[in-house]
This record gives sequence, structure tokens and C-alpha cells, in this order.
Amino acid sequence: MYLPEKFERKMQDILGDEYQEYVDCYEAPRYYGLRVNTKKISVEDFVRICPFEIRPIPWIENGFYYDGAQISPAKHPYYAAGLYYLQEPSAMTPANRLPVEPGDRVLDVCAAPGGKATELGAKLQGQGVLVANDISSSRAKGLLKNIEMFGIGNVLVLSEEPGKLVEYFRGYFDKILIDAPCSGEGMFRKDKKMVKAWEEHGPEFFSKLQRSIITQAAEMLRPGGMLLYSTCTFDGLENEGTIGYLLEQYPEFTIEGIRPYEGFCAGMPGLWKKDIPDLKKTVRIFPHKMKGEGHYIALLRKNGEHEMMSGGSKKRPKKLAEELEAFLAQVDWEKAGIDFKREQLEFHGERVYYMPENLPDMAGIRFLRTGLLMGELKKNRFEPSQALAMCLNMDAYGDCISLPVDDDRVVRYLKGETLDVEDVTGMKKKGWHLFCVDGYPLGWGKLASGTLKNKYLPGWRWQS
Ligand SMILES: C[S@@+](CC[C@H](N)C(=O)[O-])C[C@H]1O[C@@H](n2cnc3c(N)ncnc32)[C@H](O)[C@@H]1O
Repeated sequence: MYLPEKFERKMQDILGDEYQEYVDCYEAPRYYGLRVNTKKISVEDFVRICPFEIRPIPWIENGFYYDGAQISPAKHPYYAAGLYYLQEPSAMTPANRLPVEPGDRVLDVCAAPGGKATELGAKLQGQGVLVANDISSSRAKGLLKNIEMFGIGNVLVLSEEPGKLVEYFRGYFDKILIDAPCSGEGMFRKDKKMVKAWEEHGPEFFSKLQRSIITQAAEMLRPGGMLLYSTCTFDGLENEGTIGYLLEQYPEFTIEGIRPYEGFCAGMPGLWKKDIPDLKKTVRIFPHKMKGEGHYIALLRKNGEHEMMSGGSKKRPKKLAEELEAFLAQVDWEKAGIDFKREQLEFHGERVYYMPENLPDMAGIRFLRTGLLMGELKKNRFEPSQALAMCLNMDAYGDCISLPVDDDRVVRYLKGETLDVEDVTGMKKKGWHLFCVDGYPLGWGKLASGTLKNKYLPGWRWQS
């Protein structure tokens, strides 16, 4: 495989005697990974129902290898049910090693298309808030879809420069993840196009961007909070150099240890001009040392006294339209994992949202979604949304139709067809039903006389 000479020389310096072993691994096939959505299913249950062969990724509790040359897990209904995300195994490490707890306020600064944000959201288990941002609004659209498919409703999906976010969220977050734009050296085996991109924009270009993003993120972290910085490159300036720069600018930060794995290598203080021994606590992932592509991860804590920052003022709940009221009463919110409070409902035109608690005033921010889009009120008729369907489960909503995965109506539903379901429902029931595969929601349908009118979101439908 072609590698630029300058890159080869750098890797020889970094790896010394191991360089040949590293180069040889470019001839080996890449690894494919699948990460279980623990908000929707336990790892044990997923292993029990998984329709294809998977092998555990040893350093990620909910991660598995699959044979990407033989199978396409994205074409399975369980994928449409949000039971898993497809992600290169090393790329699972950053969100896995950031200790997010339910109830935390979490920011993913460079989140699209959502590989890490979906895991951070799953770890929150519906409590607290995930702010998923990406400067690119086109990439943020894919991010929104992945987050909704994963059933994460306690979310803001934004598309802003991190510098602008500081005005709104200074000292607000408990945990921040920066999966920084980088020169992508660790992805050369997975994606050959990255080599050409590297020749156009190398480490110096990205280093400037990374320094600006990490210092802006530092402003948004509360004292006591934790920040995880990751890249998929080997370059010392972009990795240890960015962390060294942060410590210089913000001495209140300290480098924390990362839960170990035998394949992880220590960060290399010598690659940064100043010697900071704690940089050894950061982690380098090399593809010749473990079964995944190249990555770098640093975990930091911001030290200092924490004052809880409260959000904006509460609006009084208004009187709700009867049909919305009736719909809300039908949901067992506790079983949906949502601590439902009416004052968190917001109305924008016909749309009804369920907002996370304690948000700052967000006037002027560019967003794709604030909160969970519950549905639309059209002439007092309430139509529940796709996002809400993905947040629910069969215990939380009474009227469900669940078919086994091998019933051909499951795929026909995903293609947008009207279904005859009289054999499952009888003739009696009418109205909104949650359509599920093996008990996991795919979307809505409206039932009348044994026929289910398809309400699967048109933009998500499978091609016929
Ligand atoms: C490595 S990718 C993120 C991948 C993502 N975390 C995931 O796991 O799916 C880096 C992202 O940073 C975004 N980006 C580039 N410059 C940025 C900036 N100044 N602020 C925020 N995001 C930025 C890019 O649009 C890109 O989506």
C-alpha cells in the first residue's frame, strides 16, 4: 500500500524496531465492529437473538466483531430497531472510556455521524442531557437520524462552532467528548482515500483546529468534570501536543488514568516538546498491537469547586389538546425510562417536544433538534413521531403489534407498505399502534378493521 514518505519516516521514529510489523499489518484485512445499544437491549439478550456470528471485542463490554466481507448487519430489521450501531472497533474506545453516568450533562463537540454520541446517549439511560454538536449541518442530519434511531430523546442536536457554544454553555457540562477532526493517519488501512486527504491537509493544519476546539471545550466543562479527547491519528503534535497545549493554557486540568487493556500503548511524552510525564497515562492504539485501527485517547479532569449551574426559567404548562392528553395518558412513562413532567412539554407551531431539564436559554443557536420530538398536533389531532416510537418499548405503550423477524411483513413495513394484521389483532382495535419486531419498536401504524396503515417515517423507508 502506498504511504507518503514523510509519514513513513515519522512512523519509523515513533515505532523504532516495531515499524516493519506495523507496515505488514496494512496487508491484513480491516476489522468490522457492531456495538449493542444498551438503552434498548442487554448484551446478554442481544447475544441470544443475534442472527449472525459475532465475537466479543475484548476491551469493549458491548462491542463485537463481525465478518464484514460476508454479512451486512445494516440490512437487518434489528438495525432499524436501533439495537446496534456499526463502528470500527478502536473507534468504540473513546465513548466507552469516558465515565458517563445517568443524569450527567454531556457534550459531544464533534459528533457526526454519531458513532460516539449514540453510546454516550445510551449510557445516560434517558436521564440528564446529551448535547450532540457538529459544525457541518449536512453531517449533523445523519447524526440526528442515528440518535433518533437509538431512542435517545434527552438530546439537543446542534450545528455550531464550538466558540459560539461557549456563550451558552460556560461551565455547564459534567462530561465532554472531543472526537477531533484530525489527519486520519490511523484510518489509512480502512479507507485509502485518507492518504490523499493527509497530503492535502496534514497534522499542522489540524493541530490549530484541535487547539481551538479543546480550549473552547475547557470553558464549557464544570470544575470537577471530565473531558475525553480522541483522534484517529498517530501524530504527536495532534495528540500529546494538543493535550500539552491544554495543560499550558488551563493548569487546572490533570491527566487521568484510562481503564487499561493489554493491547493499549502508553502515550509518548517525548513527541511533545515539553516533557510532561503524565502524558504516559494517555493511550495510543496501534493496529499491529490489537485488532482495530489507529487511535489516541486522553482523559482529563478539570479541578476546582463545583457550583451547580441552573438552567432557564420554567414555563407554565398550558392546557393540552384533548387528543394529546389522551395519548400521553396511554404511555407508561416510567417503563419508557422517562421521568415525565408536563412542564417539560414545549410547543412550536404544530410540533410538540419534550425538553430536557435545566437548559440554558438557547435563542440564536443553530439546532436541528431540541428535545424529543413527540409528534404533531394537526387540528387537535395528535400524530406521534418516529422519534417517540424509537424511545418507547412494549411495556410502555399498550397497543403494540409485534411480529417475529422472519415474518415477511416486518420488511414490508420497513418498505412503507400497508399490512393486513387481522391474524394478530383481531378486528376490534383502532388507532395508533406501535409496530415491533420481536418486541422492539420500529415505528407507528394506524389500525382500522385489521389493516395497518403504514406510518413509518418516509425518509427512513427501505428501498423496494
Ligand atoms: C472524527 S469526526 C467525528 C466522528 C464522530 N465523533 C463519530 O464517532 O461518528 C470529526 C467531526 O468534526 C467535525 N468538525 C470539524 N471541525 C469542527 C469544529 N470546528 N467544530 C465542531 N466540529 C467540527 C467534522 O464535521 C466531523 O464530523
